Amino acid sequence: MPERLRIALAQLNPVVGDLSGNAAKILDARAEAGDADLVVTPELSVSGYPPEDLVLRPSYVDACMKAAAALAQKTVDGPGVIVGCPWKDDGHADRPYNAALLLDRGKVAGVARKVHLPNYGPFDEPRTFAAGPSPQALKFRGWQLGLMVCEDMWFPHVSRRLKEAGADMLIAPHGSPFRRNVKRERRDHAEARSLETGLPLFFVNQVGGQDELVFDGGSFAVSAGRVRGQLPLFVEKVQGFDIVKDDGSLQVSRSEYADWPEDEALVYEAVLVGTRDYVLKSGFRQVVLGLSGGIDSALVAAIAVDALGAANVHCVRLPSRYTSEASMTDAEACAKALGTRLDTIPIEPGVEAMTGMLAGIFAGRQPGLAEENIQSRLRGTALMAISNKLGSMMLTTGNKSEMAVGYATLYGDMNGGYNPLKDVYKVDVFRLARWRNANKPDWALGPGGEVIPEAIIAKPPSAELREDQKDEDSLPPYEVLDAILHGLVEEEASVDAIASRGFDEELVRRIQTMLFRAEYKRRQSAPGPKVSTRYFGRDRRYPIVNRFTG
Ligand SMILES: Nc1ncnc2c1ncn2[C@@H]1O[C@H](COP(=O)(O)OP(=O)(O)OC[C@H]2O[C@@H]([n+]3cccc(C(=O)O)c3)[C@H](O)[C@@H]2O)[C@@H](O)[C@H]1O
Ligand SMILES: Nc1ncnc2c1ncn2[C@@H]1O[C@H](COP(=O)(O)OP(=O)(O)OP(=O)(O)O)[C@@H](O)[C@H]1O
Ligand SMILES: NC(=O)CC[C@H](N)C(=O)O
Repeated sequence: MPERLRIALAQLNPVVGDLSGNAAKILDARAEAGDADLVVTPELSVSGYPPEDLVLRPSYVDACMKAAAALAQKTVDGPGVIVGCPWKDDGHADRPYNAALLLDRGKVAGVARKVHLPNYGPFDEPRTFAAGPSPQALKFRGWQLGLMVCEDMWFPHVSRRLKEAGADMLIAPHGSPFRRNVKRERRDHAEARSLETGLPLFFVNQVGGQDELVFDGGSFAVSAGRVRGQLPLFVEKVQGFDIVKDDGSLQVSRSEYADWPEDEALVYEAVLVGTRDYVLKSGFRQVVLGLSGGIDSALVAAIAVDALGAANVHCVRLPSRYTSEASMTDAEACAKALGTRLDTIPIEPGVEAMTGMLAGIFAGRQPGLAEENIQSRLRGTALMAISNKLGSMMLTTGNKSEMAVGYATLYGDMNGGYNPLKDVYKVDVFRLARWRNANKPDWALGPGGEVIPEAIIAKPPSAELREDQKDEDSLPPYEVLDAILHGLVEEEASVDAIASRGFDEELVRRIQTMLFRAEYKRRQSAPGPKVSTRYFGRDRRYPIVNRFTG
């Protein structure tokens, strides 16, 4: 075994299906790695993760394997590279493997097939991939590499098997999506695998947004149970680590250690990256949104400006007869602080036209929800018309509390292509707004300072769809609502169990009824970035028709 090996961890932001773009990224990272012997890229870095049912298309798998073979030909000199790629062995008729390939000296020098295919939470890999056989270590320039693809790091037997097979180190390419408190989960597994085997371990994660998932990077190396360096969160980076032989055992020398941000920063950055990558990777540059003077749309505007730059964010005020003067001035102050374009389109002519059109059918009935929702729908229609005409994607703003209880109008304020706050409870909307007024991520494109005027944060939330309406007329205070929802959604706790925490049982039951009933709305809602352990997407698959109330 040589005395020293330099490994570069390359946390990259691939685009699913952009095989040539992803290959170019991998080659750029290899060039940046300089004198490294080996460059490690994330899970399925050639195809982008997760490729979902694209893997069921033989043409996709063939194209990925061809792209990997072409990459291998570029490794005649210089560092070897580990890339992730769907892989079919010759004569293998079943689904492909989710594989990590060692590319070296101009060829595919080794294949490691993922053994544990996750199918919980957002994952569904057994649907598209075949599970790999018992793993083997791969020979690389006098070393033995123990490759474990993502979920394989979550169980002790893959690393144990690799150690028995003679591995000198464990290398774990990941497509591990962000969720709160994920750091501890990853560290616990990585440290345990390293301690159980006595081998150094390298964790390499993807960064960037892919539909509803956000990958945070945060790649790191562990040796003798200690973290020896950590890459930053949410940004692409290539960082080198040296493995040296010391008294017969292998040690990883210390490398740069990026801080792990506080909770508000993590959630804000996750939502920002999810929104930016969804918009840009979908081929848009600009967004449009209704800026009401309330906190949800103000926070979405700030996130959009940080993600895309003020010049690419178009805010529109759409006042009705119920819109207060304060809402108008607060929205204006917010757009000014963020530096965005602000237009004003009163919806009153539309309201009159619609009520006139419906007068015959509505005759003899009291005004109510239908008239309230017409206002929301007119705003949704106007904003989609602007999106069609100017080519900007419409952002929608309903937070997780509203999405949970159905407090939003279908085909109205639920219109839009992406919802940055879909997985953020209202209490956290307030925390994030305060955090953003006091902080700005270094790489965010927006201005610093107070971008969400304090008046917007301080006032009671209102949909302003009728005279003097406040959210708390029909919903409990958000602290109470969100605590109950956390129990129902994140914990799957029963009504009784939540009531025993000190909440009124009838209230908990009412919230559960609203939650179950609103499933039909959520199924028609825009996607948004997952930040919790249970987002309203593939993490929580409830039936729409459901009479269970227990
Ligand atoms: N199971 C089911 N499957 C399919 N469709 C179903 C359905 N149940 C009802 N529907 C349909 O859905 C309609 C009811 O939904 P929808 O028209 O949206 O109306 P709805 O949910 O009745 O009212 C909207 C609620 O959201 C509140 N809101 C609106 C706008 C903004 C905000 C805010 O503060 O952010 C709050 C508003 O105050 C009101 O409480 C029914 O008339 C029916 O057409
Ligand atoms: N007067 C308005 N002008 C522009 N957009 C509006 C207006 N009223 C509502 N909207 C749009 O509809 C969304 C839902 O707004 P609404 O005021 O009903 O409830 P909200 O959830 O409290 O949101 P916000 O805190 O942004 O007001 C807003 O976030 C905004 O995008
Ligand atoms: N892609 C994967 O296999 C991810 C699963 C893993 N448990 C994680 O969330 O990090």
